[in-house]
Amino acid sequence: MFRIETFVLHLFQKGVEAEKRAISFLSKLRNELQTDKPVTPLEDELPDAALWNQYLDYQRNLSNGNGEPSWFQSPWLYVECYMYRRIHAALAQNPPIDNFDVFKEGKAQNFFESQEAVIALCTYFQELLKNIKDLDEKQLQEELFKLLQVSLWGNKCDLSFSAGEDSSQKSSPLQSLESLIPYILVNDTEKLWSLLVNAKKRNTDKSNVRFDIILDNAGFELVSDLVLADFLLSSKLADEVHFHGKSIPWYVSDTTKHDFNWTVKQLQSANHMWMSRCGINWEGNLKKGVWVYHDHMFWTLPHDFSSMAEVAPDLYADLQKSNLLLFKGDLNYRKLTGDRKWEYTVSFHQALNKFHPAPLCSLRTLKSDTVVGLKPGQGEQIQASEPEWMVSGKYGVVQFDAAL
Ligand SMILES: O=P(O)(O)OC[C@@]1(O)O[C@H](CO)[C@@H](O)[C@@H]1O
Ligand SMILES: [Mn+2]
Repeated sequence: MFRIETFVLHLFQKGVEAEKRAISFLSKLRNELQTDKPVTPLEDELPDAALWNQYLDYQRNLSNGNGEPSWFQSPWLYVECYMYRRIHAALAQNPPIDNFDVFKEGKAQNFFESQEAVIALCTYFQELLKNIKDLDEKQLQEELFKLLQVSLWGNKCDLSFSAGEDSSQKSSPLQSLESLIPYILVNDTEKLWSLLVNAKKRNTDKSNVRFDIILDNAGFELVSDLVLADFLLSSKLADEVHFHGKSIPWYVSDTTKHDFNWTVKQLQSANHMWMSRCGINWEGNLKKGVWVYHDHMFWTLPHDFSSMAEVAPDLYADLQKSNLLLFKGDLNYRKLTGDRKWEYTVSFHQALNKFHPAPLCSLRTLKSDTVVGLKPGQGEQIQASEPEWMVSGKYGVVQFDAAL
């Protein structure tokens, strides 16, 4: 006879066994990492495993007989991505916890702790929407610049950088913009504006103007990106916005489909008029198909973006349909520039190493030691007084590349 108690007990036991297996997998991973063991091929059957193993072979060839790729010897970008992929495997192979996101709680907490900043931003934005039709070009441009900066500085709220500690947005995101302008080392916002205005003029009765955001962190940063996306549609600078998130939990705070939908729902059901107005509009945009969410496994592979055309031609072809690609965050910047130790004055275009599906722009606060496109002496001057300038998250870039 079927008894619900027996069924629940069975499920509970299955869950406990799966947890034990996942914990033992994670302890093994920690031990390999701490003792600089060689990087091993992935043994799971997830769809990207073969690509990871090919990439390991590529790293082996690079090391040219100088030992196996290992945790302390191999490029940081590679082993860090590999670590997140192994954490994923620990859970994904163990039903019933195979869909569990170990970082979910931290992301939710970051969102709730940024509540006041979210309210301030949504309120500002809903006020702006009231008379957006009456704004002239100059005023629209000013508003775009503000929201781009909010989205840029929103990138400070990153949980892998703060090692899981609180990194929420506490102060009002709009008030401090003016005082932060000197910290934008490369500011190509004017170029973005020209591109958007010209795209709109050229496309008046032809195809849609499409804007893509390659998302980074959930929490306040995601809300700032959604507000920017809403502004682009509401101002008619764009007709559709495509978002690209991660298909597995990644770098602690990166946005997955679940985080994306959860965030829209949270705003919708918030006990604050302007927050919920935003959430309702955003849900409507998704339903109408003027906002589209995508994920692709390429974003959670270790490859530089310069190999996208070869490794993920379908994604590359999709990005080619865009009028402008906005890459959020530090990890995307590292992958755009191949995470090399470039001279600061090398051009962004050169560092992209032929990656150019469409005009693109990076909005990123500096949290790792790669930066290009600076003026001669600019980096050295900051370095002299602030040795931590490249990794503190205090500086940012709005860096654009249009050349084909
Ligand atoms: O891409 P994001 O969210 O802006 O930054 C992610 C990041 O903080 O994680 C790594 C540290 O773990 C850094 O290299 C990198 O800057
Ligand atoms: Mn991130």
